[in-house]
Amino acid sequence: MEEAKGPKQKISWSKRVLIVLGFLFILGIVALITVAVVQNKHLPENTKYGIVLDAGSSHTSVYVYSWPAEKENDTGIVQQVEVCKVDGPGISSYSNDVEKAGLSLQNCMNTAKKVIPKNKHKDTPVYLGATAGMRLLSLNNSEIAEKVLLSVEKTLRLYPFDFQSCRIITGQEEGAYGWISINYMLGNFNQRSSWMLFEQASVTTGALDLGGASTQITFVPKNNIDESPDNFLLFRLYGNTYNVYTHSFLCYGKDQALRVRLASDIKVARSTTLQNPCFNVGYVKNISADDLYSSPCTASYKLFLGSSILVTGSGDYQQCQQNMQDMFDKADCFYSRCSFNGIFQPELSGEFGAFSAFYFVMNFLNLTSGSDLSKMKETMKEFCSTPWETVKENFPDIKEKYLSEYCFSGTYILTLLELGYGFNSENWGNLYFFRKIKGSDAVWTLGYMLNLTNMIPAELPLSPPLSHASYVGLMVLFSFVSASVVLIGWLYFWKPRCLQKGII
Ligand SMILES: Nc1ccn([C@@H]2O[C@H](COP(=O)(O)OP(=O)(O)OP(=O)(O)O)[C@@H](O)[C@H]2O)c(=O)n1
Ligand SMILES: [Ca+2]
Repeated sequence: MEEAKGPKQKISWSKRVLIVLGFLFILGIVALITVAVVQNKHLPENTKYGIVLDAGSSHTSVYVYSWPAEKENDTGIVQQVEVCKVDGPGISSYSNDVEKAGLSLQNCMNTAKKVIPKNKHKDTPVYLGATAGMRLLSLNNSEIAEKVLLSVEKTLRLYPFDFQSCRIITGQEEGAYGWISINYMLGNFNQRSSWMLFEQASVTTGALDLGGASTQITFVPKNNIDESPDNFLLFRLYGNTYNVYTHSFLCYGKDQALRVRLASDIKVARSTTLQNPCFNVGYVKNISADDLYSSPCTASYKLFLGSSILVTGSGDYQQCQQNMQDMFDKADCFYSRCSFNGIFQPELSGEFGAFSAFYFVMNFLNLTSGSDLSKMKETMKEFCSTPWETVKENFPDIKEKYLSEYCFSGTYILTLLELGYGFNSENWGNLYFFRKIKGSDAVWTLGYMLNLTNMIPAELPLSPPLSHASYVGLMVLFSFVSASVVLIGWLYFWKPRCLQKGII
């Protein structure tokens, strides 16, 4: 039996168009999402590299930095990927055999060659900055200093990198680049400067660097000061203006300070045997007078040339500190305030990061965190009065050269900070001793490279570009929102109207 057929239902032309359009729309959305998801591949990051050699008075370190090329002007993106400590002394110690200064760098430069991918070698800039050891050599004999620099330049040019420069940096540069380095690493330049109409520089951390031959203090003072313009540098970084105070004290690094101390004591004692309260009891050391007076820091004390001087420790921290006070002349100051030796210094302000030898010594004394001034004094008293034999037994793994000098060094740091710069029990808590920040060493080299490669813009970029992932995410989200709006519109607005008019 044949089933009775009803009248054939005719689909109106407008309904057909709407179905086709709806189908195409859904297809379009699916295609968009597919493309967005499938294409969400990370572009291979274009990494750049840079090498800076810190040719210090006591040793040279080679730092390798890297950063993604696309984010060159962001803050905090340059990372230290390698540090190589050069064997042997600083380059200034090769004045009698200048060729060896260059040769000494080879091992670490080979390490840099291994760390940096081969295809990046020729685009990797190399800078060498020499600090106080070379400043002193240059004062003693500028021709030899020049020869040492030529020797290291010759070696650096043998490598496949992009050699840029090799020079002695000034004490001001050393201070300022140290300050830029630590504030960059701490992310202090990230903060926006302007709040409504008032422009306010973001808060920065002061920098205290103690080397073997010089020491630097750098910070942004509370008020604008028009005294001693030579001590100020004006920086415009990421849209902020910083009026930075900096001073470098040549001969106040801890090795030269010890030489000055000994030379001065010998002059008073007028003897080739010296009892020194800054060494532990039982410690005995022979030093050559010629070597002691070879530095411009001690040249004016010359005595007993050709002889050997016998130093024995008496381990008395208070006596040691008393003796050192004459290295910090607080009497003559022609400014409203001074640190010492007639050098202007504004009132200390904000937090300070103390690194390099400040850290080495304070770390040994277990005083890097949560310590106060009175605890430091107690620790020094106890450590200095410990007999040398006991010190050696207690710290068998520490190099004798370092170990023997910690009583002097700790006392010197205490005196420099308290008597020299004016830290006291109230603001001691603002002092932080550190070696590294977020994996990179606290050292002036990073700031030096950032400056020479123009990586710190004066103004903040107007709008930071979206990352690839955010771009794709936003596209998908936008597609969903558009699709939902059209669907809701169709269901609640057009469809009832069409039904009403009999279009569908
Ligand atoms: N573990 C360590 C390493 C180094 N030192 C001492 O720290 C001083 C060197 O500090 P550094 O910052 O490396 O000085 P340089 O950069 O070589 O000197 P400058 O900056 O003055 O040129 C030296 O007295 C060295 O004996 C230390 O006491 N303990
Ligand atoms: Ca240094």
